[in-house]
Amino acid sequence: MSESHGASIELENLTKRYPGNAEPSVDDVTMEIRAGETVVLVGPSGCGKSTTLKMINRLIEPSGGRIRIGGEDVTGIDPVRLRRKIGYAIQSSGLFPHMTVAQNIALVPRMTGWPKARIRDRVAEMLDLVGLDPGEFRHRYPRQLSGGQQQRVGVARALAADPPVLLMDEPFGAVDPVTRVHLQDELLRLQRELHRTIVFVTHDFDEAIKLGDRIAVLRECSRIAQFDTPETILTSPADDFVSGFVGAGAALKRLDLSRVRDVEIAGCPTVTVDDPLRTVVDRLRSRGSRPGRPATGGGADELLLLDRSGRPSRWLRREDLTRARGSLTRAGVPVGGTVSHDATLRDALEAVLTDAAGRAVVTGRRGEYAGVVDMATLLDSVRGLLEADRLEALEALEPPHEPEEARTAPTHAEQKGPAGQATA
Ligand SMILES: Nc1ncnc2c1ncn2[C@@H]1O[C@H](COP(=O)(O)OP(=O)(O)OP(=O)(O)O)[C@@H](O)[C@H]1O
Repeated sequence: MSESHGASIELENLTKRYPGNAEPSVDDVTMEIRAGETVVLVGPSGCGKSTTLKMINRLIEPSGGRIRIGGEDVTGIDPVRLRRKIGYAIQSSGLFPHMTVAQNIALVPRMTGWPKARIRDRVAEMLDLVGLDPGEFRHRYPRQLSGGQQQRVGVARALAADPPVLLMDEPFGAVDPVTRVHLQDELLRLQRELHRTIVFVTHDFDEAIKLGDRIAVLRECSRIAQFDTPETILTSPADDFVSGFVGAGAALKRLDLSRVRDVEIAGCPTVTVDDPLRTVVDRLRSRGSRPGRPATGGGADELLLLDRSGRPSRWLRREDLTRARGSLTRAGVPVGGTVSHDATLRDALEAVLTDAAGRAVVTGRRGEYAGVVDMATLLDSVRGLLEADRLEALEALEPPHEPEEARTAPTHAEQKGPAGQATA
């Protein structure tokens, strides 16, 4: 794993009382977020998630307690200076409508006094990072973008000044479910490259499972009901409140914790649109037709046609070619759902279930063909995961037997002498 570029965040007895409210909205929250991890705050509406988040960059001033970022107490520093070190992305994307995409992204770098050429390069780099072509998008205005594209620009803007900390408040709340899955996958990919410290607010537990290294389940007044890894929260919820939040179908939710890149991906025979028809026919013939074999992992008599960029385009069978009259681009059936390496097994299962032949093409970062997953692979992986969880739970119940000598032998600390000091 590459090194973290994030900073730790410590909240100490953090409290917020809004004037006029009888109860505090955030009551005495203490929490430590490690550098480079993604922590998701999840909890019912009104429990104080956003208030907690906005106190970290002091968009809301705490009524009590402290905040330390990278060890530095930031509770009293100039909030404007603080916000330059903290990226912030919100549900409505928060883009300024009268500024172009490039101007929006350049906002903080410009305020920080970066030279023009560096800003220009940075804008292009950020757009590329979030999967938007700089040539096409930099001069557009927010109204000329789809909701999902606006969200991407919002994330690009939050990351532009290279902040160690990124706060995200329901950033994907306002987009359709398909785009949402896509943006979540993008965020996971980005985080694998960037290793920032991310605090992410959502009320969607499934989103929390998918994105969080750790999840803080919050109840009223932001009180922490459980703060742990998704695996532990799913398999050992701390109390009824947390179980209620986890909801039904914990075994299915387990699918959200594993990704396509963790399972075995089969290859399948491919051809490209530029291959002569003759070659394609020969390849299909040499595959032969072996009836009874499933058409998965590149079935017996199937080829995957790739476009000029190596992206999956159509599935071809022998009989399709006779009907195609020389044009590969119209032969066979279009590839249905594809999934990226970062997609969860649940997304993959969905794609496999909705594909007529029960397989889904896996694609790389630029949408290029990377392999195929099918039902058998997914079932094997999920069974393996559930089995591993069960074993882990059993081990936690029954501590392994230690030999008698091991229990009576002095501990390492005892050997070192008082207060753990080395005696040597
Ligand atoms: N400016 C304000 N003035 C007074 N009360 C406020 C203010 N902002 C929030 N609150 C109250 O503080 C509590 C926590 O609000 P907050 O927005 O932090 O919750 P949340 O968990 O993010 O909710 P949601 O998921 O619905 O966005 C709520 O009871 C809310 O009514």
